[in-house]
Amino acid sequence: MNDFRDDPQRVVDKVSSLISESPSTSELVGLRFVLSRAYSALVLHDLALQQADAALNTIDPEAEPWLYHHLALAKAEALDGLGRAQRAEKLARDALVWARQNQETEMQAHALSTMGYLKLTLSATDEALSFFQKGYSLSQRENLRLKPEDFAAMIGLVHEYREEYELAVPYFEQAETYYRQNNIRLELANTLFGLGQAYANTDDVEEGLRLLLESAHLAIDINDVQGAAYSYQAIASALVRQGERDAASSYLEDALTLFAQAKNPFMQIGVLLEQANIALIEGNPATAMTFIDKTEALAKGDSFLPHRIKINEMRSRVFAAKGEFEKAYVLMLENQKANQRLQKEQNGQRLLELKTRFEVEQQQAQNDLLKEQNLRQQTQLQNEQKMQRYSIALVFMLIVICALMFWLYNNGRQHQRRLENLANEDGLTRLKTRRKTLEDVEQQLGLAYRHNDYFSLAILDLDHFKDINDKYGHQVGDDVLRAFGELAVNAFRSTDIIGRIGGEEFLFAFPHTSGDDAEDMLKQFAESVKHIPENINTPQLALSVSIGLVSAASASTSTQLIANADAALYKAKSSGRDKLVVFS
Ligand SMILES: Nc1nc2c(ncn2[C@@H]2O[C@H](COP(=O)(O)OP(=O)(O)OP(=O)(O)O)[C@@H](O)[C@H]2O)c(=O)[nH]1
Repeated sequence: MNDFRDDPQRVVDKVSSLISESPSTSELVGLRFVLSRAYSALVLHDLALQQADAALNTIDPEAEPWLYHHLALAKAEALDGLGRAQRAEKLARDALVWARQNQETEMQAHALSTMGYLKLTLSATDEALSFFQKGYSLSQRENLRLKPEDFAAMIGLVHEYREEYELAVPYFEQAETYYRQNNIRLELANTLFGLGQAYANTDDVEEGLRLLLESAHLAIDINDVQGAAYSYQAIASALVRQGERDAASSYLEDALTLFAQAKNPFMQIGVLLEQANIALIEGNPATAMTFIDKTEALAKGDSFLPHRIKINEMRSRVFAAKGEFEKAYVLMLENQKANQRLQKEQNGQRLLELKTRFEVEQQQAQNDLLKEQNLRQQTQLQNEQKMQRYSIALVFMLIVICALMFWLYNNGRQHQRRLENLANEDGLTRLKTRRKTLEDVEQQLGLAYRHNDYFSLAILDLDHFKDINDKYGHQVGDDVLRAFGELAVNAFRSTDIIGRIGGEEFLFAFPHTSGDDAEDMLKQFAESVKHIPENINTPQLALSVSIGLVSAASASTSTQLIANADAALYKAKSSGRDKLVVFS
């Protein structure tokens, strides 16, 4: 890429041969871009423009903005060289805005340099300096193809344009060192030219001429015809100042030929004015006028306004030298007006530039704000989503924990109930166990005593149960006991206490029940017991029950009450069984 800044002619030859080998469309665009820039470096701007336009015609700016703006910059450079800087400015500014918005620093640096050169062509040196200085800072921050030394050379050029030669020297020297070290010959030749001119315009004319000659030789080496022409022109100016006008004239003639060859009207005008100046100094106003007349054909178009002012200035001087003072005066007045117009135009342009810059910066600020808002909203959304996810997870976890706790609780309760049942319920008859029966009796009896209420208690024992077992088998014995339990549960109230306290021995307790009522109920129950054998399909079996009944009033404790019931039972058994005896 740096080749065209070293030996652009070689690049032209190489790229031209590549183009002749019919490359693909996309390759061709790239080749044309390089070729355009190489032509620009050789100051062959019309050829540079042709290549840039040819490439631009084949691409879609919307689809390939990066490529489009690069090519637009190449075109802007070519237009600048052709004196159409104002047209070029829009292309370069668009590229700069796009590059900034898309953080394309390489293109940004290129656009800054192009904008600077355009401003310099338009004599807006403040703006030119500002663009180059921005480029300088950018290239210091980023590692780009255009180095700070390149921008130093550009800044030197602005100072030189303003005739601030001493300010220009350190910038050119910075660039010179870099170009020598890296052997970038075209740029070295250009920089030596600038440096030489700076010296030639200060006290050290000898050093200036030496540097300008080195620049010219270097330019010839790399076929940079115009570069050599610039050097010749500068050498001539220095020689004129030293009074060596003959030597100067021959350098100017060479320079003019080379600039004409390169179709560079600006420089042709400059050389012709220089030649006119020499003729004037030598007292040949007629010769001077012929040089000036030659410039008229060249200075056509808006971009030549500053040059036309210079031409008229010279023409006015020639009129004065010829003694035609009136003509000289009128021309001077016209020139002053033209100069004012130019100043006004430049001020207008500056205003426009400031306005555009303000708008671009405002847009940029707005974009940044929108970006920030977007980012904030996104973060907020993400946080909300995260919170939502956490909440869902938390609720889910709580549900799981609750379900687990409920299951554990339920399971525990069931387990407890099972244990309680095991402890409180007799497995065979489903009646209360001995422990539970005595416990309930104790409790209910307590209440009865406290409230002075009825409470009856009976102990029941199946008669000759051993015989049943022995005769019909243990299984039938079990069936009898089971049927007895079922019968008892169905016969009495749920508030009555019905328990099995021994193998075939039962305790029934009846709260709020008098002894007489209990006696009636039990007798009826004893009759029902006799039907159990039929219900368990063993009708031949004779089943009866002996009962000892007591009322709460017969004792003051449960133990005593049960003992009394037992005593009554004993009586029932011993008096022949199948009896109910009330303790008395
Ligand atoms: N099938 C069965 N027999 C039981 C169960 N519990 C106790 N027995 C039996 O019941 C019988 C009780 O006999 P005993 O105490 O002599 O009294 P009995 O034969 O009823 O005689 P009396 O009470 O004097 O009428 C014993 O043979 C025990 O083995 C049981 O759960 N199932």
